[in-house]
Amino acid sequence: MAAVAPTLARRIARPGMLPLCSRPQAWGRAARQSPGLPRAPSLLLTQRRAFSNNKILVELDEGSGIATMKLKSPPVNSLSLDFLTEFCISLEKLENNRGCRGVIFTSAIPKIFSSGLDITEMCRKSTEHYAEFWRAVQEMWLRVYGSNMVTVAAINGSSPAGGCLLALSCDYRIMAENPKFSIGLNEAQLGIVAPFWFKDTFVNVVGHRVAERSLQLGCLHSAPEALRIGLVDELVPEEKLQDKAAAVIAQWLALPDHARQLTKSMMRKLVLDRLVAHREEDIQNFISFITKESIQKSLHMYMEMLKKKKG
Ligand SMILES: CC/C=C\C/C=C\C/C=C\CCC/C=C/C(=O)SCCNC(=O)CCNC(=O)[C@H](O)C(C)(C)COP(=O)(O)OP(=O)(O)OC[C@H]1O[C@@H](n2cnc3c(N)ncnc32)[C@H](O)[C@@H]1OP(=O)(O)O
Repeated sequence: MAAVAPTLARRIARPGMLPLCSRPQAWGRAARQSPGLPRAPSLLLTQRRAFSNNKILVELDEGSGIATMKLKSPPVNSLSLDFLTEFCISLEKLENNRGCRGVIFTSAIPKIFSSGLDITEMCRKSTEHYAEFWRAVQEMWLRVYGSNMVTVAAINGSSPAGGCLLALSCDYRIMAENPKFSIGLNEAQLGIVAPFWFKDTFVNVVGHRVAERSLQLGCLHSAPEALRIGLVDELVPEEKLQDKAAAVIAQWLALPDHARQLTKSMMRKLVLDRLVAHREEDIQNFISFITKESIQKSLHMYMEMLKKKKG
């Protein structure tokens, strides 16, 4: 994997090299068994394939066609450039594997799903770095939101900002029912602004009014509140999270792939197309925004606040 990563990193860094249309066609992902038919238990027990890179552990159950992508980038699963690159490589592998029909995203770090974009990637870096970083953030969203597979976020910890975006981009969200865990697009609290495609994804999940209020206030919602506003679909005890996620995917996979995939594509196309059409402009917007001295000061103060809270 280490040898592959730099090449793919370069590909991801160039626009249009990994176009969404390079994925198998919606109807091309082979259903490995007829919907609803019971599977032989021996198959369920035996066919597991694991691959991993530094920050993402992937396990594919070839019997059920369900993969689990475990985020493992201590201390807080922040979405750094390296992390995003590895994430996209792993997801691309699964997307290109016709035997994989569903993915669960979860965390291997206790109490944290993902702390969002790595703030240090947005502080005092070169324009070239900002462009590469932002393209990787876009790529993650395009790939998850546009995935042909059934995607479920098993949110086993707090999930602010970019972490929330990852969960919002899935087909279904299940959160551990721990009132200490929070989730939301809290960018406003950092003095920054969630870009239009973060906002659009949020609106598509919770509706305009809830999204507007939550975004303006930079809310981090507790798990019960997230359920109430529709930001997550259900809460379960943490120990049941993975089983529940697999059960949900199995239920979604019981439908014919092509019908589900075309419906998903129809629901998401406008929002996806908007970023694809304005990708370079969006990168330039990000650069002009993030290089403002006032924004750099806000981010610096926020990082200091995190450190003080710790001390
Ligand atoms: C007109 C304009 C229009 C459009 C604008 C154009 C473009 C848009 C521009 C910008 C958009 C940017 C979008 C940004 C999205 C984001 O995701 S920003 C990140 C937001 N994340 C957060 O706010 C989370 C911050 N972290 C926490 O709240 C906590 O750390 C935690 C709840 C996740 C975990 O708490 P603890 O377990 O108590 O751990 P610590 O707080 O002690 O943290 C450990 C360690 O990790 C460092 N850290 C935490 N989060 C991050 C992070 N996101 N990035 C980098 N580093 C992080 C923290 O500082 C600690 O470090 P050390 O002190 O140990 O060195």
